[in-house]
Amino acid sequence: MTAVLEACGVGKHFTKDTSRIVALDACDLQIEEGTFVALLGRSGCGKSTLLNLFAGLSRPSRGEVRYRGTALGGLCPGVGYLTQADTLMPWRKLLRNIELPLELRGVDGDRRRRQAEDLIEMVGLKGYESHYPRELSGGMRRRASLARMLISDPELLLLDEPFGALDAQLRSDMQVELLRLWQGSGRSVVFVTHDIEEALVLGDRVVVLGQRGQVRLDVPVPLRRPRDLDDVRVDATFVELHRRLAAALREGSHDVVTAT
Ligand SMILES: Nc1ncnc2c1ncn2[C@@H]1O[C@H](COP(=O)(O)OP(=O)(O)OP(=O)(O)O)[C@@H](O)[C@H]1O
Repeated sequence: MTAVLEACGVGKHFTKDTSRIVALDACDLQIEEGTFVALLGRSGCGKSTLLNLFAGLSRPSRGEVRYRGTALGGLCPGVGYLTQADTLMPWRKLLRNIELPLELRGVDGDRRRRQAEDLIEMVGLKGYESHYPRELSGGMRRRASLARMLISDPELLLLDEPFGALDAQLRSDMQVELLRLWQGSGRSVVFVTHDIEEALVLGDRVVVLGQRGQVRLDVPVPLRRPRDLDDVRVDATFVELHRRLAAALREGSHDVVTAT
């Protein structure tokens, strides 16, 4: 299978005052075209740093990120990136925030409004079109950001804990919607989560990163779709994978982190 994105021996360090922080060290990871890869890892292990590199928002200090086999020199083409930070424009109402990417491309008003309204409905925000971001809850803003990202119809989705702030029911609804958008679309998804069950419900593959982005475990998820959490929770394969992923996460937290 063709890799749409690859981290090849990627290192990334930051300088803060006089210290050097190593966020990633010799990270190797391939994202195959059309697959849904769930990325798990303890806080601070470098997941967001890796997504920033995949998106082309920052450059590796060592190694390279490849897009379709070629070193990425700028922004990654066709990418939709949902960062952890809230990037909605505070002065634009919800509908106008979601329309923005199409407005920037010069899409006519009626067409972009129709698409924005469909996505607003999809993320469960119908009725809030004229609210400003400050008038929405954290979870609603997150869903609005997801809708704004999807309106560009990206071929590659980088999602950094997109559903972390949602209640259990909404989270499950959004997971179903995301899978509906993804399945059969040919899109590739890299989905960062702290939740093992979420990773197993969504992923074709689950990757556990240890400290500094070292891959600790990389396993395919051979569970048939659709996967209803209540049903798969008792599946022996799910239970065994859950156990292995939890162990890899625990192991990852024991890695020694030292600045070099
Ligand atoms: N711009 C920066 N300047 C300095 N250090 C940074 C910067 N960005 C990230 N780091 C450091 O790099 C390491 C990895 O951070 P990163 O945000 O990638 O972790 P993460 O796995 O996404 O964490 P979380 O799950 O908590 O979001 C951390 O030690 C963090 O403090």
